[in-house]
Amino acid sequence: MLNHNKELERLAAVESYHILDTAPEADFDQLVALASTFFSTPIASVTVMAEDRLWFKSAKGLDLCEAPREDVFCQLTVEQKTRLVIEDTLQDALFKNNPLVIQAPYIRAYAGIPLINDQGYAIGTFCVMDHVPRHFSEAELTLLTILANQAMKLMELRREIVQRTELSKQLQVFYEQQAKSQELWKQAMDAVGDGVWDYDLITGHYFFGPNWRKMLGYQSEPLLPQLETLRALIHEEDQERFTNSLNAYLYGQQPGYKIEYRIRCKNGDYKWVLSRGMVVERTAEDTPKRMIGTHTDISQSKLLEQSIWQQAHTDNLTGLPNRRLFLDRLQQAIYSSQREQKKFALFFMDLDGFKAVNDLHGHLAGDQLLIEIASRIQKMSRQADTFARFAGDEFAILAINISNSEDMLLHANKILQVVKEPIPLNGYAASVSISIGIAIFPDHGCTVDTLIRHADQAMYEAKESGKNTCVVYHPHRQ
Ligand SMILES: Nc1nc2c(ncn2[C@@H]2O[C@H](COP(=O)(O)OP(=O)(O)OP(=O)(O)O)[C@@H](O)[C@H]2O)c(=O)[nH]1
Repeated sequence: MLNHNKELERLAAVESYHILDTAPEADFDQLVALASTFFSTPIASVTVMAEDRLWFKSAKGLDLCEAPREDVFCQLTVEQKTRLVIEDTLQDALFKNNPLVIQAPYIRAYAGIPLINDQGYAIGTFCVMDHVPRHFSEAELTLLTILANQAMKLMELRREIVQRTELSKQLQVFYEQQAKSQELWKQAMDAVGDGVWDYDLITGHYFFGPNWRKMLGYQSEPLLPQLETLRALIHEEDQERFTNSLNAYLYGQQPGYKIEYRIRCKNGDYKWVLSRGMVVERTAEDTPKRMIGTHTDISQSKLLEQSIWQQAHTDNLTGLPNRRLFLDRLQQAIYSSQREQKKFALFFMDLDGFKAVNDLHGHLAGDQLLIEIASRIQKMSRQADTFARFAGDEFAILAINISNSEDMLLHANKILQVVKEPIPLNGYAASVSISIGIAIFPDHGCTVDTLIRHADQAMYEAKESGKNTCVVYHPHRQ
């Protein structure tokens, strides 16, 4: 009697081959035919022992496709897990009254080899049977064992193929579901107005969704679906940032992909977009294979942001950078000039006699004069420098990367000249001048406060020495 638990494990092993009740297969039939021919037996079979029956995967000389488990030779072969040889069943006490012996198919001789798998479970048998008694030589039984091993290998191979087919079916279903959910996701995103993109990193193919095209005006434009197409539309100043951010995400240096940049629309304007995305597929080597994401139009909020920034950092009257922005740039100049061991100059300037213009021509005329002076000095300033209105009639210049203070004096003298030029106001020609104090970094200070204080002191010295002049700060003189 088989141990119940062991039998359950054996049945699970049988089940894992997915072979019961399957159609005949030529590989098994050929093995059985070979055995029958070689041993000259009318009956040969590959038998699988299920829970309640013996099922023939291949059988020659039997009209049955299965038989009850009880009282069958193969059951004993499986149970004892060794070969079973009965040369004359009528002489065998155990089998002489067996139904298969005393009635059809009248078995008189039997030789069966158990089919034992790698885990040691006996799945079934490979056997030959005869209607007459016969002797099986050791050589014959060795050959029968070889054929049984081949039958077992066929079953293993078959199981592997079945498992692979099942796996590939599951994968197919998985990919179909994934494609479906991504399609739904794209449609949902499109519905809320975001421009959807889908990037295949292997082929470089880049999908632009209908809303993406609508957002940027490319509905009827035959855009090449490539990453390069997008890259070419990104604002020149944003391209490096875009590439760096994408690579940082793809190479795992950044947990998410989220970046703002400008994209050129069909009409030539640029739109600010917020680009967000994620890797949705990876290769077997775990490298990113596919990314999907959205572009959200953030132009309006960018405009608002810019206007808030503008208001906070520029002077309303002249449009110049204001004191706050100037001090910020001054601090940045200190950091970078320290790093690069370079000099810069701070000009502190205050108009002379401006109060009289206000008093004589009125505050509005005074405003006009401030605008005109600002414009004249602005025209003379280098692009890299910062010219700011500091307060009232005070202005400042941050001149970076300078070689010596003499050059600065030359520049200051030119400012004195342009400021002195008469300014037409309400039919009058107003005349003012300017006093300039200069402090050089790092010679006259290395902090914002010290530099401002020293430039201011130099400017007061210029005022005291008669105005309309420029003084470079000198520590011993102050
Ligand atoms: N029109 C106008 N005047 C301003 C503005 N801000 C400040 N002021 C005036 O600018 C003048 C600055 O004063 P001061 O620097 O003492 O006048 P100043 O005549 O140039 O004196 P000195 O520097 O000694 O030559 C004051 O009369 C302020 O009211 C402005 O935005 N518009």
